Amino acid sequence: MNILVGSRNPAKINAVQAIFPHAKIDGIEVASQVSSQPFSHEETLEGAINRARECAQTKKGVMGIGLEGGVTELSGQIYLCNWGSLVDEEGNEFTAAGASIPLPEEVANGLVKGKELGDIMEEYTQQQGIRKKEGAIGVFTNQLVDRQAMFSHVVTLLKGQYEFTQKRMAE
Ligand SMILES: O=P(O)(O)OP(=O)(O)OP(=O)(O)OC[C@H]1O[C@@H](n2cnc3c(O)ncnc32)[C@H](O)[C@@H]1O
Repeated sequence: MNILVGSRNPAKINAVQAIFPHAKIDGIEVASQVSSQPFSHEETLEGAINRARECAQTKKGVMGIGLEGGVTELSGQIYLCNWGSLVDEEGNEFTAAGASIPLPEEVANGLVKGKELGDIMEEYTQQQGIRKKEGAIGVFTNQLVDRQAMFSHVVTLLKGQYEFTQKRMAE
């Protein structure tokens, strides 16, 4: 099985490798075609789908996976939101959402002012490249769920739906 992941972010590529251990996996740069800081479930989902579609269209016989991180406003708070999309070799599309937790007010304030979460988290933690490592979800869950683990769950949900469809078609 050949899988193209629409990102070079190791947190995303390693999540796919963990769930598809026997697949040949490559990460490629694609256009999410949404803003660099998606600000709703819809926009984050759209980014994931666009990434997966572009990957699947790059080569025949490959599966495309897109993973997108964003934020969304809910009941007066800003939440992390995460989405994934899988487009299989036949063009069937699957989607799944990831974990969502509220962000502290000081982080949310920066987002409302138009800053990107990745930049805010670097300032907040005084560390570089947080989005490629534990991510905001790792920081604010005391490292119990890091970005790779969170995206691994999304990829598991995608793989499960794909396998269910394959099984049904074989019956
Ligand atoms: O290289 P790509 O695949 O684009 O990975 P990314 O982390 O930069 O991009 P995403 O599209 O997943 O996320 C959109 C923005 O939100 C930021 N972001 C999302 N989730 C995050 C997290 O858990 N921790 C830190 N930054 C996050 C990220 O840095 C981007 O600015």
